[in-house]
Amino acid sequence: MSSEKNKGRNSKWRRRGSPSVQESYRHRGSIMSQQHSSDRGSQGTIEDRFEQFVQSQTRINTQILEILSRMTQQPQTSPFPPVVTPRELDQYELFERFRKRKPSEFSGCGDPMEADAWIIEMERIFRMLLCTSGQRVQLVTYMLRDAAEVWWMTVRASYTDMDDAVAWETFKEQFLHKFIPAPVRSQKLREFTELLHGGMTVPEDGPSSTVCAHPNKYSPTGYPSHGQMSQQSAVDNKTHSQKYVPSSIEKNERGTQSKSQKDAIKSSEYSSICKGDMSQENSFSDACGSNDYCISPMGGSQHEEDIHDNVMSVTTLQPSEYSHHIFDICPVQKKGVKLAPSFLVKNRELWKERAIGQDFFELRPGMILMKKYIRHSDQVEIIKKCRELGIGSGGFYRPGYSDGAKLHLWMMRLGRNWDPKRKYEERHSMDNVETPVIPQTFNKLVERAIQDAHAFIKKRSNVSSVEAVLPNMTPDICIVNFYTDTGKLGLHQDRDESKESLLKELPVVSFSLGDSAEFLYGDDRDVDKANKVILESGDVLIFGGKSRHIYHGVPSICSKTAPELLVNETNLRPGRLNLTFRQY
Ligand SMILES: O=C(O)CCC(=O)C(=O)O
Ligand SMILES: [Fe+2]
Repeated sequence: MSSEKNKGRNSKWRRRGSPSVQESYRHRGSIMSQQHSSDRGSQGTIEDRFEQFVQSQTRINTQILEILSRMTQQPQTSPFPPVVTPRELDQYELFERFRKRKPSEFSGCGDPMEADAWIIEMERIFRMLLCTSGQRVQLVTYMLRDAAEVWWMTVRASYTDMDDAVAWETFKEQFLHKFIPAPVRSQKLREFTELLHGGMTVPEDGPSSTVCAHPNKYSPTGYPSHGQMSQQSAVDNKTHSQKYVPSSIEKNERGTQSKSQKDAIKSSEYSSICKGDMSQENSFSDACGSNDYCISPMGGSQHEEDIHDNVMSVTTLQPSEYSHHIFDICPVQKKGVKLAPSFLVKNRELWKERAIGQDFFELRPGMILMKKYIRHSDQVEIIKKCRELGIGSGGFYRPGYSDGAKLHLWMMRLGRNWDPKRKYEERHSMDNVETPVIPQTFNKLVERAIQDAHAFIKKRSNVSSVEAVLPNMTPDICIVNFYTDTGKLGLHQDRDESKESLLKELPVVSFSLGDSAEFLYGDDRDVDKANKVILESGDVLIFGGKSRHIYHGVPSICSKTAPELLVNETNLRPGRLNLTFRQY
């Protein structure tokens, strides 16, 4: 029967499990034949017509199926892949998709190598999202918290005019440079160099399966991550702009750790004071020895809260002053909302500052105290600038001595590096971090302060040469100290500048900001014989000429004495900021 033939022909179009077209018509036919079962006399004719009908329908269906088949087969036979235009996601949609992948937050307050891992995680998410380089930056910065958020606030402005194409790469580079401190890089470098010297090599064209625990794992961040090290960086020590880095070692090929590896791992155990572990940092010794900066004469060991309060992130990679801290002198307020001071309060405070006036005092020959000399707006600018530089690389740290004793203050060097052990040098010797330059505006203020001091000396004593009393100087070094409530500094002389500078008795110019401090000065290191003045926010103290070699120090900070307006505008943390300018 032709219906049987059709059944065979159609079977190739039939999808498994679904009835053939003909089968369905047959079924329909049986219903129809039931419907017409009463019309027995004309059954043959009806059946013939039905058969014709079925055949014509089957032909039509076959043709339709053939057309459909050709249509569905076309993409496979076409030499060109189908063009898919992805729909551009709007910002909200993009963010939702990003969030659905549960990206981790990053606080910058833990193991530095978390920064590397975090960037890897973010890039893994981006492989699934269709977004531009600029959008990547927007998305990831939403996940920054604490120190990392603070850092982003300071660098964010530089992204506004940035070419979208480079935003992500720039972000990555800056981020990793910030959160993988130079000492960690140096440490990784040392580990790697040791391993190279230990006879292990990395082939030029990539990672070696003999030296890599994870032979296929490249760091997209360009930083050596947990157990990764840049081969190139081992050679030229220019680590952070490098892009693809072969993995290095946690275990050697036999799966055991060599001594140097064990040491390296041991020394990379970071303790985070954020999390309350102060074991490494807490080794304060008040033994004075010959250290000029030693705290001992004014006694006391630093309170634990003092450290606690001020550390945002600490690594104790080395028990040295180069351990990386992020110390923010103006931390972002989290709790509560601080109301801006009313105009009245503002004017009253500004008026008060002006009313106190610029009172100058000659404390000794060549030692001039200029009360409230720095204007409020300049104080704000200085604090903001110090804050910005202070959270960057080469920013605030806790200086200390080889025996582990630490100064009771946070320090940052501008222009030239200085530390209690190594004295002056061009750069931070351990980590190759460039010392920030002294901002121009600071130097201008110093210049003006010396001129005004000269005018004051002239008017007061009518000397023929003011410079003989107080020599002029052009600062190329600025030591920035931040004292918390419990901060202090022992009696000392500033005598590490060049012989020439010391011989010429070029002055030290000191700016005080924030809380007031007791300041002692005298001819020797005897606290009882020393004179005392209170240095307040905005005061400038100059000591040069015959006073250049005085012993001086800060026995205590007067808490809650900072001008309210200044704290309001800068969010300066409780404590005192001091800048001393010198010419090397
Ligand atoms: O904080 C001060 O007023 C003095 C700082 C000081 O003497 C120094 O940094 O050498
Ligand atoms: Fe000093």
